[in-house]
Amino acid sequence: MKQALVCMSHSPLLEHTNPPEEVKAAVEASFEHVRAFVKDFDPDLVVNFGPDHYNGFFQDLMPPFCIGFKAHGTGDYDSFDGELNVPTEIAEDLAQFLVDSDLDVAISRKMEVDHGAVQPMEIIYNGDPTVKPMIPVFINAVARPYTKMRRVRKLGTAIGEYFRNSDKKVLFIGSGGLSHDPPVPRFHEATFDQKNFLVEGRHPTPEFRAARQQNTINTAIKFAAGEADIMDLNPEWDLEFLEVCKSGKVEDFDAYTAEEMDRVAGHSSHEVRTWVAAYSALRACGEYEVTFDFYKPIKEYIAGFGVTTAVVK
Ligand SMILES: O=C(O)/C=C/c1cccc(O)c1O
Ligand SMILES: [Fe+2]
Repeated sequence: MKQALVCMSHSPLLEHTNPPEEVKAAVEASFEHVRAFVKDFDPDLVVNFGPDHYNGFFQDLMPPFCIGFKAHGTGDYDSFDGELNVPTEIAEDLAQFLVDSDLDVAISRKMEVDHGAVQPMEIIYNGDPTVKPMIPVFINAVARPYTKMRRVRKLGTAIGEYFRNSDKKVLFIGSGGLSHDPPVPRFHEATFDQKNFLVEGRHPTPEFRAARQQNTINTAIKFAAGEADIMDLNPEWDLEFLEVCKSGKVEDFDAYTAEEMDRVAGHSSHEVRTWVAAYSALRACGEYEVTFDFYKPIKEYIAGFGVTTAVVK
């Protein structure tokens, strides 16, 4: 077995809010399963499809996709803060392959990645995402215009094709989703100050960052109490999405549109684009089997919380 996959929701609230004990235990058991799965697979290399939440990418220059040649963690919500272990030459070669395959990706030699990208690696490797070489692949999930899902699938497919005959064991990670609507500002509905932040907000002061994070924590607490002014989770949408993942028919992802996702699954449901890319990458390596799946709608985490593992058959 040369390729495997982990796709999971992330939430910066894991350490900041308190769901009922049985919910926490179920989530922890799913993490334990993922750790054992990855330990058993023992990848040589990780390709990490991650979103960003205005910690690394802003609307001064927002690419649909970006391959990191070098990257570091921004440390938001106490996530990993430091240089990541990116295999630069492989990342450069991958980017060339993608461009040759008609996929015009951006590249960065100084990519900043936030909790959304590093949290699965932190969970898998007990807090240290540098344990394995990792190529970060950013997928925009916060700013319009959103690329069509078909393009995300094609990006994932091409990345899978690149690694299909590799002598390295590759783990594809997708991080984010499922339905959720945390208080990340949206440009056309934003105040003057928020608009300024969405364009110019890189490297905030510690005070600004703390206030922003506290606002998300407060929103989660209110959401769990039924008092927050954000969209509800949508377990039905989540379970349908998980069915597509399990079916292996990655072309079925193409039917998801940005308008419908915003309307029924919340404005951050676009994070499932990372799953679409990861599942498409795995499918390009062969027919796959989903070997584990977990799902719970968890308001304290503001997340339709899904965790899956898969392997090429
Ligand atoms: O405040 C942010 O930047 C993000 C918050 C959040 C909350 C819950 C689930 C997620 O995927 C998030 O990114
Ligand atoms: Fe997120």
